[in-house]
Amino acid sequence: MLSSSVSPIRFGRILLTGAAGHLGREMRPRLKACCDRLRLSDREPMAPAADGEEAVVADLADRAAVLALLEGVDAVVHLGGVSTEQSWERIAAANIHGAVNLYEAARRHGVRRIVFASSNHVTGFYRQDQVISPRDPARPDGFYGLSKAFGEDLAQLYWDRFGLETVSVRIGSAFAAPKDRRMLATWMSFDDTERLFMAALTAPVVGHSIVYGLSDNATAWWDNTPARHLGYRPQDSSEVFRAEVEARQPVLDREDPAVIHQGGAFVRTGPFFEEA
Ligand SMILES: NC(=O)c1ccc[n+]([C@@H]2O[C@H](COP(=O)([O-])OP(=O)(O)OC[C@H]3O[C@@H](n4cnc5c(N)ncnc54)[C@H](O)[C@@H]3O)[C@@H](O)[C@H]2O)c1
Ligand SMILES: O=C(O)[C@H]1O[C@@H](O)[C@H](O)[C@@H](O)[C@@H]1O
Repeated sequence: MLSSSVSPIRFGRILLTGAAGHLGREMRPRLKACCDRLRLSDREPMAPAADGEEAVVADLADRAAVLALLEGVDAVVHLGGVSTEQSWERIAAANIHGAVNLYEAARRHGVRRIVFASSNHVTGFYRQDQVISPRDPARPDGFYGLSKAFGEDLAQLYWDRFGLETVSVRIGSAFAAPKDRRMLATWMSFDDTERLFMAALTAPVVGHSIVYGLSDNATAWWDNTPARHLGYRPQDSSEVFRAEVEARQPVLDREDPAVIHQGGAFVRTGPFFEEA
């Protein structure tokens, strides 16, 4: 964990959604270090609240519950939602209706800023031989990526119309280590994830900014120049894992759409619908 000296700015109350999830559990102690009170929320049970924490079980699709959840909150780190290609119904409930509920509640309670966990799957249909920036048009690789593109457009609407700021972080692959050759390009360490979230929370002026979430990897498809104003400087690199990852996966099928496109296997997963 990084020291709290990363950011000189402390918050009153931060809301962390998706707190029971993989990234939520990693970010929980790191965010606690920069606020007086950390409100944690998920629809699944979370580890019990410690001193300075409040845990609220809530479904993002429940408008009244989300309205109550945002009361007294200064800033939100919004990680909650469906995080893979699943049925349209589940994605719509959490990532479309849930996102609208969260933004509307944030507006009504005067929240200043949201850090939105968007995804590289907003642009998953670009090829791996293209270097793109947050200014390039969306090319979602499934319903999941499409729902994150909606979240970004929602953030733009709430900035343009209501002055609610958002940093949409198109996270690559935030795991302890890259799991395959693709993730050598998309990987973001947990320490760099913390650095990026802190930059997103504390940069003085962000409006609605979009940034890709990746470490300082040797191979990369994303140029974050349009987001330089955030001041994010990744310190880690996937290169230390390269030999081991390449040894595990020495051959790639270059006819495979998952090898050709940035979204990897997401480009050939789904679409899924609930049984009628
Ligand atoms: N980990 C990554 O590499 C990565 C990459 C790109 C984007 N993201 C995004 O970052 C966020 C966190 O990712 P993660 O890897 O921790 O995912 P995760 O699936 O482990 O965590 C998501 C959490 O959201 C909760 N959730 C789902 N639907 C909900 C609902 N309707 N109401 C309330 N809570 C609900 C889940 O219970 C879960 O705890 C997600 O929004 C994901 O789309 C993650
Ligand atoms: O592209 C990736 O590697 C990651 O993209 C994120 O959006 C997903 O939540 C995660 O499950 C994937 O592993």
